[in-house]
Amino acid sequence: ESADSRLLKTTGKNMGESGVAAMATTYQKFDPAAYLQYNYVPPRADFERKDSIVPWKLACLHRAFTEGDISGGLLIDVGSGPTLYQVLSGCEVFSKVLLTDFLEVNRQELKRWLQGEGSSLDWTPYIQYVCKLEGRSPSEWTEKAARLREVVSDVLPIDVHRADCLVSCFCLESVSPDLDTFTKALGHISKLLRPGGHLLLIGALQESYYFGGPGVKIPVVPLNEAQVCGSLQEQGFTLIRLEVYTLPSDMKIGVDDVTGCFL
Ligand SMILES: C[S@@+](CC[C@H](N)C(=O)[O-])C[C@H]1O[C@@H](n2cnc3c(N)ncnc32)[C@H](O)[C@@H]1O
Ligand SMILES: O=[N+]([O-])c1ccc2c(c1)CN[C@@H](CO)C2
Repeated sequence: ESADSRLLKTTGKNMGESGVAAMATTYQKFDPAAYLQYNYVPPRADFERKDSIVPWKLACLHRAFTEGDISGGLLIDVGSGPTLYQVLSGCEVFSKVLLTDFLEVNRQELKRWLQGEGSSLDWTPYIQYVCKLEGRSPSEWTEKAARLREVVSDVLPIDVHRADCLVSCFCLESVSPDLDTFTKALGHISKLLRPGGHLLLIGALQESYYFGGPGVKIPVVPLNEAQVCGSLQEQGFTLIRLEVYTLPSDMKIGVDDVTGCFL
């Protein structure tokens, strides 16, 4: 190989590694409470609005965990952040759930809720909404909360650039500096799945940044549907279903430049 191509390859490799290291540094400023206020209160989490993105996500996750043959022993959520919504349906069909995140501040936020010590966001409306999706009375939210606390056996540290997992929401594209690194992270996840296992992936479309706290601007690799499908195919995944949500203009509230999301 010519020196130039070696240089290019080395540069390319170092760029990926230094980009990942830069992301890790940026994440040290991540503010869970602010992040929850940016993304998990109205208008993005308005349970009275049919076009609000959070109810859309909960309905997609409900369908995925009830209409398919997705159930079993262990469900792992990758890059949970300070949020629980992503396992509210899965907790009914898996006997063990692991939540994971890169940051101690996020893991502490989750543990506080799990231990009944309150949290920065009241998850009750979320639990009540998923109860309704399941045909249950919203007043059964306490039973569902108890189920979730029962099956979540741990909240563990994770780094997708060196680990594997099963369910992930808004993580891979938010922690990868470029498409190649996103695709590699997807490959790490694929190693954990048994043959025929399922990956539920929620992600942002055409997003280049989001705020993880006041002034904490975090770069995101902008992805379109074709790139997501191409990366999944490249890592050996078979696409079962792709659902896409396009944000109404009043959901664009300045905390990011996301235009839509996929599941
Ligand atoms: C945009 S937040 C997504 C949070 C949550 N899953 C949601 O749906 O809102 C991205 C998360 O990825 C985590 N993260 C950052 N670097 C990571 C890495 N290398 N491996 C795994 N997770 C990482 C951050 O701590 C943060 O909680
Ligand atoms: O509207 N939402 O429900 C919502 C929730 C979380 C996030 C977004 C949108 C868009 N930005 C990502 C970070 O890449 C985080």
